[in-house]
Amino acid sequence: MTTTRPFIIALDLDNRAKRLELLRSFNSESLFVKVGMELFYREGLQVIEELKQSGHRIFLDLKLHDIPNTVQRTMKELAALDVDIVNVHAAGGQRMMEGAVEGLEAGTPTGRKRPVLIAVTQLTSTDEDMMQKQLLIEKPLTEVVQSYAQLAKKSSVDGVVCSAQEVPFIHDACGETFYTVCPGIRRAEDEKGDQKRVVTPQKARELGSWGIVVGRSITTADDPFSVYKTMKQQWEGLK
Ligand SMILES: O=C(O)c1cc(=O)[nH]c(=O)n1[C@@H]1O[C@H](COP(=O)(O)O)[C@@H](O)[C@H]1O
Repeated sequence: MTTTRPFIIALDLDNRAKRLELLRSFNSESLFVKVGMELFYREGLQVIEELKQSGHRIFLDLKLHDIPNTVQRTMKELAALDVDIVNVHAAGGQRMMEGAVEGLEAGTPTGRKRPVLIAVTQLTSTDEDMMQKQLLIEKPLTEVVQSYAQLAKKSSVDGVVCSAQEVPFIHDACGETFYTVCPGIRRAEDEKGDQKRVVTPQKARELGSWGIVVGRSITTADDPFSVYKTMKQQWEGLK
């Protein structure tokens, strides 16, 4: 992937008109956007085509988590869409992640680079208490995230989705070139909502995150473009 340290905007909006209005407010700037389940299930393949034609790069966030055969075959289909990043849940295990890589490689048309594949470790809406009491995982959260990252690397996956809080531990275990894409990004004054492991753009950069994902801080703002510009400058260390 040619993009260095992307700032990814999650297009989580509940109708097409709002999505178009948001994108219009960015004044034709070329963006890196995330198409999540809400948008993809509403607008389908057409939205991928539209966003590509407008020159945006795309993280297609469908978080595949199924038996290895199904994930492999589905990734083969997604590889044909010409998106930049796709993802799976690391909890699907090594064979499922290997299958995802194989499917992507098989489905990428000749002459095109295959999409980057990243694996979700523990959702940023999870904290250690929830992990222990609800998911019955007894180990410290950082250790679990680090171990999922190692499994993803062993499965030839390109990187992980994690909180920026865990990035140094992932670099220790998997090296600095292993991609870390970090949601749960908020400015100090923002509402956390359902996010538990929250980090500011500046801190995410200091911790060495490769990319960040920002949704509601921008999508619910009165002036989304101005919030985007400020947060992007903070992420780039300019503010
Ligand atoms: O895979 C993701 O993108 C993801 C993983 C994760 O652990 N946490 C997480 O918040 N996300 C996504 O990142 C976005 C964060 O949105 P906000 O909390 O509104 O900034 C949402 O679209 C989530 O689906």
